[in-house]
Amino acid sequence: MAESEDLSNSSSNSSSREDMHFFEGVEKLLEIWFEPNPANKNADLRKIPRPMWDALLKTVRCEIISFTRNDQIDAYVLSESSMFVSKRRWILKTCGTTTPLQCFEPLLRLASEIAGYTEIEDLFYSRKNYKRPELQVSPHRGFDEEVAFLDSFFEDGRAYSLGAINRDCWHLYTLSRGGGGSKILKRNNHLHQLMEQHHSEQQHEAQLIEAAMQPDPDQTIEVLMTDLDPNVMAIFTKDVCTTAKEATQKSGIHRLLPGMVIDDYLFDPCGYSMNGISKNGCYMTIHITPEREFSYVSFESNVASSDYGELIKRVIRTFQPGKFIVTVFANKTSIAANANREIEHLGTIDQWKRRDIQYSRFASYDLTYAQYCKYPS
Ligand SMILES: C[S@+](CC[C@H](N)C(=O)[O-])C[C@H]1O[C@@H](n2cnc3c(N)ncnc32)[C@H](O)[C@@H]1O
Repeated sequence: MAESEDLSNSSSNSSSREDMHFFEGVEKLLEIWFEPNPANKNADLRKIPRPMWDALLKTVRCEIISFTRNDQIDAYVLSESSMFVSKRRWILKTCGTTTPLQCFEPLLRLASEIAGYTEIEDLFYSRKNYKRPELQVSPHRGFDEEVAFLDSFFEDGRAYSLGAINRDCWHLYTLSRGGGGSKILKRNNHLHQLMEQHHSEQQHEAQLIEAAMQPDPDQTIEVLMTDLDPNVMAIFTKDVCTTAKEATQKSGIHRLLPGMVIDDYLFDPCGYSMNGISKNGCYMTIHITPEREFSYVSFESNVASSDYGELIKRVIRTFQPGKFIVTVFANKTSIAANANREIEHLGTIDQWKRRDIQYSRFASYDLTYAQYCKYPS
């Protein structure tokens, strides 16, 4: 599958492109939920010690640069984006030419041997189309390759591409089977044995518990923005701000979701990352590549809302993108369960006009995808 940004307005050719400074802001987002382990009530991903995360992230080609935590969630700012670790949910979001799928096998090993989890309940791997896919390394050189890699672990993973696949689009690989755990394929023999070892005796008990329980409410919103206002992007450079805190305040990021404890980082000479966490286990994360030729900002949060329109408005008024994609995942017990209808009514938001909208129903989540452009552009 061919994959690149719409270059119809660009005058660049391949030789001048090679000389150009470039950073791929677009992140790869991997979210894994482990199934509660009835035989080990103390199972917890936060038992995995820091040196093991450091080693795991080496395989991804990034490192931890800052850390904050509360009773619910450990939040790491990385040299290339963020990692969030909760009791049974693990989120890794990395940009540049990182290789998050390379840490999949070591992660499952740590989850089993240290944290006490033997089954994956659900998995989501997603990303926007890269601006320069030819710079990525295996297994991230295209969505086909990423899907083939994940398919070597799962017999029932499903891959989707939403939006205009010759322009701005968004790829997703998910299990989303509505519980029951995942079958790690036998061809990953060692891993298969490890995950299956404790499985059969726990399976029956887990099924009984599952039947009696409704899922906890869960939702995730992402706003992925490109072609941003250079005056806003200037805030995220050392020319304009000397500290990350100054950039957070000046831009208004601290007002997007009040009440979050913020851990922010300003790169030299430019670039910005932040994690915000709240006591109830909610998180937000923002990453900014301000360079004019390839500006990119991502906003993500699992905060629950029945009015994401207001939040989207605050985000796009803050960053002033030329174009953006919104994705909302919500399960049936979430107050955001009607997000698809809400976003359907948002044909225009201020000067942004919707160009695409798609709605997908999965076993455990509903997903809404929409893409907007500023007009007149
Ligand atoms: C890690 S940050 C934010 C990444 C995020 N995915 C995004 O673009 O929204 C990337 C920005 O920081 C800049 N930067 C400066 N030093 C960096 C470093 N050591 N590692 C990664 N990015 C750095 C890059 O040029 C880019 O503008």
